[in-house]
Amino acid sequence: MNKLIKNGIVVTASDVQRADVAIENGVVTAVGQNLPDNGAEIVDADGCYVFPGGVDPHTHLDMPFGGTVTIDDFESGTIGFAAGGTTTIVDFCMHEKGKSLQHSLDIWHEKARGKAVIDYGFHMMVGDLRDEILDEIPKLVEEQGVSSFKVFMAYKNNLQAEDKTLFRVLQRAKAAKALVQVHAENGDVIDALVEDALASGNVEPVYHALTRPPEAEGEATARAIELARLAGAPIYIVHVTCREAVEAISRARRRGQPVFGETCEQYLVCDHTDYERPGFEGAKYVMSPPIREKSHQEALWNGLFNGDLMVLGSDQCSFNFKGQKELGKEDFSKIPNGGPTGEERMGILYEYGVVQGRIGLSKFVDLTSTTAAKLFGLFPKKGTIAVGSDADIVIWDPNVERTISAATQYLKCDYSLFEGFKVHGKARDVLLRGEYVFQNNEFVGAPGTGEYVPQKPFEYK
Ligand SMILES: NC(=O)NCCC(=O)O
Ligand SMILES: [Zn+2]
Ligand SMILES: [Zn+2]
Repeated sequence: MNKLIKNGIVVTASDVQRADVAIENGVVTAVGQNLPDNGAEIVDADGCYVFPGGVDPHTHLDMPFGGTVTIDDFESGTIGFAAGGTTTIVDFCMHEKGKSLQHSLDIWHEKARGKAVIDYGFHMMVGDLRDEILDEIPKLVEEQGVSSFKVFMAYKNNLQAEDKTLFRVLQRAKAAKALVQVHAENGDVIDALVEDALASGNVEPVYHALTRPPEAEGEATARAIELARLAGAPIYIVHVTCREAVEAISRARRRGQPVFGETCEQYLVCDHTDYERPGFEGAKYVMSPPIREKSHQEALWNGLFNGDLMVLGSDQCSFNFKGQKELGKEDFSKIPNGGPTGEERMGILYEYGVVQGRIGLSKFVDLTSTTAAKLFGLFPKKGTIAVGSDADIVIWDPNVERTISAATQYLKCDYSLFEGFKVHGKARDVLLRGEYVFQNNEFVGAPGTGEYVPQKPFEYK
């Protein structure tokens, strides 16, 4: 049914204004003052912000990793994302080495179809260098709506690619109008440090962080940027966690190189002491790169503020504490990497960014929605509230005070990284193409209503 959102404050990456939003057939048809209702259902947003639905460009749902599979799939995961205000994700399709990219893409479509409650696109991870694989890159851009390709510089003997692979992917992606994303950590150095730790009998979760130092991230970030410069290609650095990596990105951007940085909310608010929690609790925070010493947070906030970091992704990649994280009870290197972060991506940035005065409302929207939509070929269908855009809209109640807890989250994962955090603000209503997914804080969506959104070729203006 057509809707008219009234009395709210509409926030986009460029404006904050008191306005009504008219929705017909799933798209925004007008934004302005005192719009006529024309028989539409009135949605009262009095006292609330009206944000474009969040776009999370870094998610891993139903992903095999570390000898197990993420506990959240496209159903529970996307319900969790929607609860937090995200209406579009771009999930990483993991290339199975030895098979075609198309083969893996077909599997990822199968995982999502009939399950997702919000819209989704796919990035493609490239795992090997065969000519047939590289030849698929332009085909995926032109025919399959995949215009972002991920290369891992870490996870030795598993996902890690050689520099040559990264360089070739950069060359081919550039020609095909695609964007290359890198997980930038020096996997060889980390492998040596892990060997040393285990040989000394250091098996506790904290050694995950101690064997993946910030220098290993800074070095790989700078190397990836140089390889992109050599290839004349743009590059996107996923999940930046430390001062060294921000500085490498900043240097490149100052000399005019198209380098785009992403961080994730957990790196802004969690710190190294989380690994020192009693017993095996530190395993909950095992992800790569690891959570850093608190002193790195300032560099991340500065990067978000000044534009060196342009996107907030979640890197949602959840494994239960019981039974899954416990796989590494005797050896930290066997703890599956990742955490349940997708549901609170916007909530954490709203509290620690907007409420605590580090960023303004338009910047919040830019970081959680607009720039990701632009970089990954979804804008202006996604990422804004404008005439012709999909009516993916969040009515955000800033007056709510709440305590984050696994007991109340929608994700299936059995813990929250942010347990006990007290925050302001909550997505009250979440609309996907004009239909409620959440209404008055209740899930009212249905699995399968989320649709695949093909990316346009990469272009950044
Ligand atoms: N981040 C993490 O630990 N797990 C997900 C895979 C990745 O993004 O590296
Ligand atoms: Zn990664
Ligand atoms: Zn990731």
